[in-house]
Amino acid sequence: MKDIAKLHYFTILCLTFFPKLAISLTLGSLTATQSLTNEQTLVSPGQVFELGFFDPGNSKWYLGIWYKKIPGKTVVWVANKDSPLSNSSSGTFKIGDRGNIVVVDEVGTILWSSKQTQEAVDPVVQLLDSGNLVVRETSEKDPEKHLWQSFDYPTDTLLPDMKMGSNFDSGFEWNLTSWKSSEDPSTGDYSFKLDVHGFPEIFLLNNQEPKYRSGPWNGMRFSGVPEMAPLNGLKFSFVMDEHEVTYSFSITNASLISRLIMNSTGHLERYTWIESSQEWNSYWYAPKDQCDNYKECGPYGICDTNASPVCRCMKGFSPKNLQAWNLRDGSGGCVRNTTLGCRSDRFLPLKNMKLPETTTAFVDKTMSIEDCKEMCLNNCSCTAYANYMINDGGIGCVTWTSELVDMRAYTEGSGQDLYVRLAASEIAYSGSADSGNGSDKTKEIIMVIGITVGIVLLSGLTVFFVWKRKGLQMIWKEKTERRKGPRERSQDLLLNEVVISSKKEYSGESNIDDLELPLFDFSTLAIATNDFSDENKLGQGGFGSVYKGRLVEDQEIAVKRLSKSSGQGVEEFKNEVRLIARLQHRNLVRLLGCCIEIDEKVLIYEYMENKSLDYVLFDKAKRSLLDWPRRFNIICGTARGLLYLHQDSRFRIIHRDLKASNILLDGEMNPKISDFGMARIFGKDQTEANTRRVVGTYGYMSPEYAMDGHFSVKSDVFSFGVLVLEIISGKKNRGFYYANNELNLLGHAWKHWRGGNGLELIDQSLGDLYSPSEVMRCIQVGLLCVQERAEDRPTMSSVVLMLSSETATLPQPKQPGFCLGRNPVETTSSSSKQESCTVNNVTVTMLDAR
Ligand SMILES: Nc1ncnc2c1ncn2[C@@H]1O[C@H](COP(=O)(O)OP(=O)(O)OP(=O)(O)O)[C@@H](O)[C@H]1O
Repeated sequence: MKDIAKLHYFTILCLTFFPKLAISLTLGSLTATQSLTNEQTLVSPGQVFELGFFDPGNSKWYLGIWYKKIPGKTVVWVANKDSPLSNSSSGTFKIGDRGNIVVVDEVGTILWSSKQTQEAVDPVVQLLDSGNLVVRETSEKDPEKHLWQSFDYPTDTLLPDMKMGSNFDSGFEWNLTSWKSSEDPSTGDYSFKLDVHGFPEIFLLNNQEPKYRSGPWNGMRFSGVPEMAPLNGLKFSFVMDEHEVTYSFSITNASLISRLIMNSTGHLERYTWIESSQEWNSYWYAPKDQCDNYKECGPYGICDTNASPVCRCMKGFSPKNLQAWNLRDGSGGCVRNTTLGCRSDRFLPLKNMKLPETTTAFVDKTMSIEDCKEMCLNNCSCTAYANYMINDGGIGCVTWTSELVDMRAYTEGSGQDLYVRLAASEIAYSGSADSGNGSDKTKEIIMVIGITVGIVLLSGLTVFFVWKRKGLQMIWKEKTERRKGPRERSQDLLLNEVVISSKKEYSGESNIDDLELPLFDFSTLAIATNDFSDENKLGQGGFGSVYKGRLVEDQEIAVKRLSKSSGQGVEEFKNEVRLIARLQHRNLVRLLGCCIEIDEKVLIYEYMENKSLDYVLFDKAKRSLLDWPRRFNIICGTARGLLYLHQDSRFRIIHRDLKASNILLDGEMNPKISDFGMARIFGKDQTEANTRRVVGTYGYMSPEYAMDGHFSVKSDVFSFGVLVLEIISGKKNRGFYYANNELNLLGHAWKHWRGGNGLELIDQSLGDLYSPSEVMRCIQVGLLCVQERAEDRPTMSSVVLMLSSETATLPQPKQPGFCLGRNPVETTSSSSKQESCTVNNVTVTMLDAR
């Protein structure tokens, strides 16, 4: 009792005379009635970290966290990095009205506040020994539960157990961003960002431009960081599942202090603290040499620091620009010596490699390397394959359908194996794809001997097996099964693509109930949209009306109020929306949440400043905003978005209604596909009940879809082709009639293409300001996509490849589907209407869907 009284007396003394010390005594917590001023700090319970105001040397003040016991204030997190205090005696850190934390200046203006969605009851702020600053409710017993944490808002430093990457459930994206300079913590030019697409890997970016790539995680380390051996006491971890893709590290030896930092000079650096010399030791950094520079040797070029010059073309390729290559500029890369032949191609094994960029690569985590090879061979656009992980002798399969870029060769035992597709003639026959030795004559002789021996052996074996017929049948069966593996697999893939699935398709893949998606109150949305007023209305679509809204936090949103006739159940609707919300790609419009109340179903999207493409492209006054580089960017971005929908390994989506009004444009005119989950959200019944609105849009529908209701990824490809030709010409396919009133846009484009004057198609408003070769390539890709037969149309992965490659020889397109004919009479009824349409002198019957 006596001791407690003493402690109490001591505390009061401290509070009176040493306010800074007094706060420290609260063991790192701050309640709603307390605040922290410039002279005070908050210390974590184990005295590991300290939070307070600091001046980094630019005479401005910031609230930050640093190591308590390490001299020289190594700052690991900054709150108000872009809104500093100008006066050392003016700042206060406290809990705000909604239970969020704020930094205010001397007149009470809020300079920074935590983005906290949920209001807190009796909140408390704690600085943990991990360096994490958290806001919790005092009554909350679970130490893991908090309303806000600084670890969700990293600045330039990754501390142990902090994650970088994306969490698909919470929507958090954790990146490191450099300070402007060592004395200015404001947002700098460099960032270190995990790209979750394809086979995830981390990029170091200068503004938005990649400078360095880690390579994907291969089970032991990043493919491009062979020196990433576990340090005694340090453990790296990479999680890649349906909930998250994240990288983090942890400390297993308590005496070790380590941090990873994206510094202001563009280097990623790992430091460890050396107690004896009292200094930070730079343990690792990147980029460290010429070969770490992103795409140093261009497509199909391999960088090797031990060679001079560092760039070389892989076997079967030659420098694209020999002059530049000889002047030691390898960035143009290499081109194939021999065009690929598809099924006859072979694979060149490359050892000790950093895998090429994997943002568009396809991963199958379980497939064997033999099946992987077979799958790649069966897909003519597949350029290479490799193991997905290198542990346990190699696991799974990764394939590329794009140009192979940013590769480097390491010394023996450091990198991994990569198999690159080459025309058969580039790999001399020797029984194994990598052998390049010996004259062709010798190989021919070996081949003949081999075949002869094979025949003799086979005849002998046949006699034997006739005798043992049963056994033979079994072996034969087993062999075919094994050989069928990848083909069956690709058939499965195809089936997945063709069928917009019922629940069964993905119900086994994840526990949907665990996912969180913000649910909005209908009343909040009514306030945000001014009671769904006409002034706020952005447009009307087949599924309902779209309104512009503004939330109290000033965030602009687009609110789609679905028409009440959706026959779906609430749980079914929620599940669909949750799945759609997990699809994230820079070319898909982001779904922010939904609202389900009584008979209201509402979707909340990010607001896109420039509305939809049709709104700009088909408007005489506005179309000049779309110069050629922007149009090309819209074509390529839309292609990437569609490829993601078609190929995302978790579940595939066929859009079914791709058109200009479903391509939304952000402030910089970047395209984002919208309505991509509508086909899922509205079930089959709804499709039938409302055919005109849901099935598709006349002018964009492929012949097989319009006529037989047959949809597949290739019907989306058709719609994409129409869109490309519309973007180039600035004219709608539907309602386009040339002077003779005979051709639609596809027919018009085809006529000019065949006549050798494809450029006639281009929108006159572009004048001469375009790249003829780029435009011609786009027209050719557009025409390939609208070919009449679905099997002739390319997949979206080939489309992306064709659009990005300046050198690839593109196939010649055949006659488009629906290229001639008059506009069917528009119908307002939902009943189907038959109309005659002529396709290349063959009369077909078409179902008018819209
Ligand atoms: N996120 C958004 N930001 C800004 N404007 C939007 C947004 N979403 C939709 N709009 C605008 O609202 C209009 C209607 O959109 P909606 O997706 O409902 O219909 P649509 O695409 O025109 O037709 P349909 O539903 O038949 O495909 C769009 O054309 C666009 O101009």
